[in-house]
Parts: sequence; structure tokens; C-alpha cells
Amino acid sequence: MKFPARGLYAITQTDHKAPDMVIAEVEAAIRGGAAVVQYRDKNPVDALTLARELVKVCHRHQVPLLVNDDLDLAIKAGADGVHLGKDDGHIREARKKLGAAAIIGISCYDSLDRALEAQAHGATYAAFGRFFPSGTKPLAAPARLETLRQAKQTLSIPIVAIGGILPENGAELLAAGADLLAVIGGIFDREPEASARAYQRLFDRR
Ligand SMILES: Cc1ncc(COP(=O)(O)OP(=O)(O)O)c(N)n1
Ligand SMILES: Cc1ncsc1CCOP(=O)(O)O
Ligand SMILES: [Mg+2]
Repeated sequence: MKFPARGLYAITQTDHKAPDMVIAEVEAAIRGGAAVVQYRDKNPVDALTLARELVKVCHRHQVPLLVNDDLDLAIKAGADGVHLGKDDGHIREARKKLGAAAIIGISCYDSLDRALEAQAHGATYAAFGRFFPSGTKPLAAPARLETLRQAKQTLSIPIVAIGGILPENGAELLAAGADLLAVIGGIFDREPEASARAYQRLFDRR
């Protein structure tokens, strides 16, 4: 399945939630307009079962499902790809194991150099952030709007922004060059369908 050129990128909120709840919330976010979903789970109980269920629900709606951090889980679950940060293994191995059609996203934090390297290695998209303080990841290092502007001038792959993004502050990231907004709390701390729809309006306006 293809990675979207723009839109809302929903990332699961799994802590203290039953798998059925995670699945129902993801489906609600998709109904609200989420164009891609990432399964991110830092305290998994049965990650393979949940990942497989998420693949099913996403594919029913023609939405790609990526797995965070874990290449082997992505392969076993039949996911569309993987998201890798600086501690999660190299894109070269991921590309080799997943194949040419897979989606591979790379965290670039505030580094355009890292993004250029990822792009040269065949990354599908580059993610920058965090742009605003994040309740989900309070220790995430800040990134600058200027980096997004430079990324827009330099990269040919889609640009994802992440970190504390709300419907109220997302427009400035899109104006600076982000193509997709990656969101956890802003969707799943609230009512997911209505929240996703609120982000959707930022894209409809452009
Ligand atoms: C779309 C997207 N962007 C950035 C991240 C962060 O990845 P990483 O730095 O590896 O941190 P963790 O998410 O693993 O805590 C992401 N997951 N998704
Ligand atoms: C995984 C990650 N990486 C940087 S910030 C962040 C968390 C994003 O979650 P939220 O949208 O709730 O700030
Ligand atoms: Mg990671």
C-alpha cells in the first residue's frame, strides 16, 4: 500500500488500553480522516496479535499500517512498513528484508543531514520533531520550524512533523513545509473521530 503524500498520520496510544479499545480508536481515527497509522507500543503484551488486527482494520479502509521500532514484528504482522529512530536499526537492513515496495520512515529529529542521508538510502519519508512539548514523550528534543523550511527546499520525499501537535497549532507546521502531521495525544486523549476530523480541516483548507 502507498504512503500518502499528505494528511493526518495517527500513532496508536496503547498504555492502559485493552487491544479492542486500541483497535476501535484507530478505526474511529480513520473514519475521521487519518491517512496512515503507526502501531507504537512501548509496553506490549501480545504485539503480534494486535499488530495483525491493526493491519486488518487499516487495510479494510485502504490505509497503510506501519510498525514502530520493530522490523521483525512488521514482517510477521504483514505490515506495510516500519518507522525507525536512531536506536532502531539501519534502513539498509529494513529495505533488504521488507523489499522495494515497503514504506520505511526515518526519525530525523532536528537534523536535515540525517534526512538527506535517509533519503539517499531510500527512505519513504523523513520525520522531524518534536515541535511542541509532548505529554506522550516529555523528554523528546525540540526541533525548529526553520528545519522544516529547509527540508521543504531540499528533500523530495514527504515530510512528517511530530510532537505535541493539535488542531490549533498544526497550521504553522504545514505552512513551514510539513506534508503530514503525526499525532498521538491530540487524537487519542480526546474523542478520536471528531479529533481526526479537526486535523483534517487543516488539510482541506490548503
Ligand atoms: C512518524 C514518527 N516520527 C517520529 C517518531 C519517533 O521515533 P523514535 O525517535 O524512534 O522514538 P519512539 O517513537 O520509538 O519513542 C515516530 N515514532 N513516528
Ligand atoms: C514519538 C514521539 N517522538 C517525538 S514526540 C513523540 C510523541 C508524539 O505524541 P504526541 O502527539 O502525543 O505529542
Ligand atoms: Mg523508535
